[in-house]
Amino acid sequence: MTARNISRFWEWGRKIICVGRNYADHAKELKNAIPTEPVLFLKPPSAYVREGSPILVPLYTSNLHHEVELGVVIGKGGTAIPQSNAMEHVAGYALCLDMTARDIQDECKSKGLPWTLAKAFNTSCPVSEFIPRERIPDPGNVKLWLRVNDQLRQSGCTSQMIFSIPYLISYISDFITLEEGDLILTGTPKGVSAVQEHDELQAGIEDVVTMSFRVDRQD
Ligand SMILES: O=C(O)/C=C/C(=O)CC(=O)C(=O)O
Ligand SMILES: [Mg+2]
Repeated sequence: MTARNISRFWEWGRKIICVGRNYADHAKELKNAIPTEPVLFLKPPSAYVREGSPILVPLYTSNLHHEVELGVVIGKGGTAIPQSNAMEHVAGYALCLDMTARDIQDECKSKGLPWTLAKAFNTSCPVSEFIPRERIPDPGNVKLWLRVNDQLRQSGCTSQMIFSIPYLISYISDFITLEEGDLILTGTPKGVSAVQEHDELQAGIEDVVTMSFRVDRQD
């Protein structure tokens, strides 16, 4: 058996843990209260999609949104990880999109139902190449951007996050054991908006990585 390589973490079949409402400007644009503790939800590993393959619009949505986010790749698992050691558990990072069927999410919210179909469908988690931790010495201060058909829609900085990466790792690991190869999506800044079939999405972490995805309708 060949050894698994963390730089292909998306092939490992591990959890994707997402943090919501972690930027005040995004919480406000969706008319949500500023959270006092992290809001968590999950995506399955089948949500991953890589450059070269399209983001597929599920047949049941007419309002698919992009959310650009910094992803944290876990290199060492743990439970109840103290904040002071949290960064020792990070192998690296990835630029990620948390694709969201906003109309379905709104419907689920109004009925008090979980967001699974809004957030966890196939291709709902486009990811960049793996970024080793040394390439981002201060993950609490990186600039993220996203363009649709060359128009800037999102531009933010991880310094605006309400809950820091060490806090999130510690908080999550109190409830959900973190494993090597897990990915944490740390939330999106403001500017989320709808995408359509044939749109071209480009996103980046300033001075570190860029990625592009085409949007297609599901057959
Ligand atoms: O509560 C809502 O209306 C929407 C929440 C989200 O989609 C949260 C995120 O995924 C995020 O903030 O990144
Ligand atoms: Mg999100």
